[in-house]
Amino acid sequence: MSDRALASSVVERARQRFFIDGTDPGASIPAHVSRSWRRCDALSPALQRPAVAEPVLRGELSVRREASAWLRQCAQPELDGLAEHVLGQGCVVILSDASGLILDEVGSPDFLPKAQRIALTPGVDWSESQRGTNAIGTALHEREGLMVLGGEHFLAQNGALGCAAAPIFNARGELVGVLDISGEDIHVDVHALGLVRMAASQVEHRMMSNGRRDGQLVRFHRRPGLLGTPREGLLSVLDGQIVGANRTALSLLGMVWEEALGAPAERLLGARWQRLQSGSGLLVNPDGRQLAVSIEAPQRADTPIRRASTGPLERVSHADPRAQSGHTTDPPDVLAPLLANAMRIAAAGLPILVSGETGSGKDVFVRRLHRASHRASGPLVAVNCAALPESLIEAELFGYEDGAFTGARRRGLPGRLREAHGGMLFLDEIGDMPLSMQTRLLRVLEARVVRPLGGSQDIAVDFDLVCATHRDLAALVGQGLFRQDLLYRLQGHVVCIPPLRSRADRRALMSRLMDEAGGAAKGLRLTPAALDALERQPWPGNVRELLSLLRSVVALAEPGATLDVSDLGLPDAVAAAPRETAQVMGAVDGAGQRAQSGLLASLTDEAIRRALAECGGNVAGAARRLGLHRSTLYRYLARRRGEGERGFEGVSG
Ligand SMILES: Nc1ncnc2c1ncn2[C@@H]1O[C@H](COP(=O)(O)OP(=O)(O)OP(=O)(O)O)[C@@H](O)[C@H]1O
Repeated sequence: MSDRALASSVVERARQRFFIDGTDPGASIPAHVSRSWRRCDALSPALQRPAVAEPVLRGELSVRREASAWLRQCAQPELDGLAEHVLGQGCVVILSDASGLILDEVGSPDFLPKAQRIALTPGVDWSESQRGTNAIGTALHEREGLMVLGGEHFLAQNGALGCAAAPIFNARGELVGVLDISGEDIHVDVHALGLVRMAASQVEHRMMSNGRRDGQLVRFHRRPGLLGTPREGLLSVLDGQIVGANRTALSLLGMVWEEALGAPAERLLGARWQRLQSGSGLLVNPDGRQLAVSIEAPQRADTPIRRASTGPLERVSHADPRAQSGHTTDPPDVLAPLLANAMRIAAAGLPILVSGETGSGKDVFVRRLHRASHRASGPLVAVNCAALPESLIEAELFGYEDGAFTGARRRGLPGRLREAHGGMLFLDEIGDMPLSMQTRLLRVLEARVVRPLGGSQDIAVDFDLVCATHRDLAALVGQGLFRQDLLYRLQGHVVCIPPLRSRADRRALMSRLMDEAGGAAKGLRLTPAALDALERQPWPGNVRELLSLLRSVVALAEPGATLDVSDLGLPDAVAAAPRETAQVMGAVDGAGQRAQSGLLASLTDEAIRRALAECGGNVAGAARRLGLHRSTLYRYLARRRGEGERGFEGVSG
C-alpha cells in the first residue's frame, strides 16, 4: 500500500471512530485536525447539514477587498510566484482575509472549475464555522501553518481536497489573512506547506518594510549578508519603544509579540543602538549576541507615497501602543475617539447607530469597531437591508426550518441573526428595512431570541448590534416608514461619521488613500498644491468618491511622476463654482436630505435635470459632470421618483 493510501485508511478509521462511534479520534490524525473536529462538532447544527456555500454579493466582496487592499497589494507578487509554481501540479493559490473569506484565487485552469464546484472561490467564507475543518479556517484558528488532507476535512464533500495554508500577521501580531495552496489531495504535500509558509513571511516583510511609518525601521540579522533580504528581522521603533515586529525579528530575539511591543528598543538591541541614528553597523544585544543592524529614519508625515505599515484601516486598535500613547506624527485620526466610545457602549451590550453621508466610511468604521471590540473573535455578520428584496429579508435574517419552503434550499437556513451569535450583527441601511421586519427585529432585541420561519421554538441569540444609515430616521418615523420604538431602542448611542470635507484629518487621509489607490506601488507623489486642491473639494460622495478619483489618477499617471492640480482631472463644475456645487451636491447626498426642502430641492433637481439633458439622459455622464458618484445620483433619482417628482423618467445608465 502506498504511503498516501495508508494515510487515508488511517484517517478513515479515525473518522469512523469520531463521527460514527462518537469516540476520540486519538493520535492517528494530526493534533490540529482532531482539535478542529472537536471545535466543529460543537458548532451549530447548520455546519453538520451544510447548505451550498454561496459567495457574498459582488459589492460586499469589493468592500472586503478594499478593506484588505494593503494585504492584497503586498501579497500579489507571492500569489503570482506561487501560481507559476503550482500551475503544472493542478493546484490553485488562494489569499483570504482574516475572517477566512477568499479574496483572490489564481492557478491551474484544470483545477479552477473543480475548486468552483466545491465553493473554493472568491467571496466564499472558509472559516471553520462555515466550512468545518479546512486549511484556511483551521490555520486562522491555530495561528499556524498547517495542512488538511482528504478525509481530514470535517465535511465529507471536501474529502478529495488537499490544502496547505499559512497565516499572515501584521507588525502587531494581528492576523490579517491566509495564503493557501489547494488541489487534489494527492498533489499537496509538505513541500506546498513550506512554500506557503515562506511566501507568508515574505508578504509580512513587504507589508512592514514598504509601509508608511512614523518611527524608525530597524533591519537586523545575525548574518550581515541577509540584511536587506526578506529573511531579515524588522522592528518599528517610535520614541525608543518597539511598536511593531515581524516574525523573523521575534524568532531572532527569542520573543513573542506581547513581550516585544511596548518594550524599550534598548532592551532588545543594546544601549548603543541609538548611536547608529540612521546608519548601519554591528551591535551587541543584551544577550551578548552580535547583530548586523541598519536603521531607516522616520518618514515625514506628509510623504504621500507610502502608507501605514499595518494598513490604514488598522491603525487604531486597543492593541496599538501608538494609538494608546497618542504617539503619531499624523494629525489625530478623528474617528479614534468615536471608536473608543463605541467600544465602551458595545461592551455594555447597548446597540450603536452609525450615521453619516453616503461614502463617508460607515461600513469601514463598523469593521474597525468589530476588530477592536470584545467581539473580535466572534463573527461580524453584515446585512445590507437595502440590497435584499423584501420577500427575502425575513428568511435571510431569521432563517427557516427544514421544509419551510419548497425552494432550492430545502434543508433550512440558520439566518443571519443566529450566524451573528457570539459576534456582531451589522444592519447596514437600516432605514430601508421593511416595517414588518422592524417589528420582528424589535422583538429579537427585547427578548434576545429568534424563531425561524416554520419553526415552533425560540432560539437564544447573543450578539452586539450595530446599525448604519445615511437617511434621517426621525424623518422616516414622521413619514410612517420607521417605527418610533425601534428608533428609541437603536439611537441610544449615535456615532456621526463626519463628511470628508469637514474632517480635520482629511489631508493625512488623502495621502493614505493615494497609497491605497496604488500610488505607493507606482512611486507617485502629489504636490502640496494638488493636496490643497483635493482638500478644498466638497466631496459629496465622500471617501468613496475621493478613492475612485485617485484610482483613475493613479491609472493614468506615469510611474514615479509628481502630480499637480491639473493631473487630478477635477470635475469642471466643481472647479468652476465650488461653493454652489457643493450646496447642490450636499442636498443630493445623505446630509442634504434632512435640510432639503422647497427651494433647495428645486435648485438641486434643476441642476440635475440640466446635467442629464446635457448628457442625453445618461446618468453616468451627468454624475461625472456634477462631480457625483454614479450610485449617489441613481439613489437620489430613485428617491425623487418615489416622491413623485417628474422629469427623471427617461434616463439611462
Ligand atoms: N478610513 C478609510 N480608509 C480607507 N478607505 C476608506 C476609509 N473610509 C472609507 N473608505 C473607503 O470608502 C468607500 C466607502 O466607505 P464605506 O462603504 O464604509 O462608506 P459608507 O458610509 O458605508 O457608504 P454607504 O452609505 O454608501 O453605504 C469604501 O471603498 C471604503 O473602503
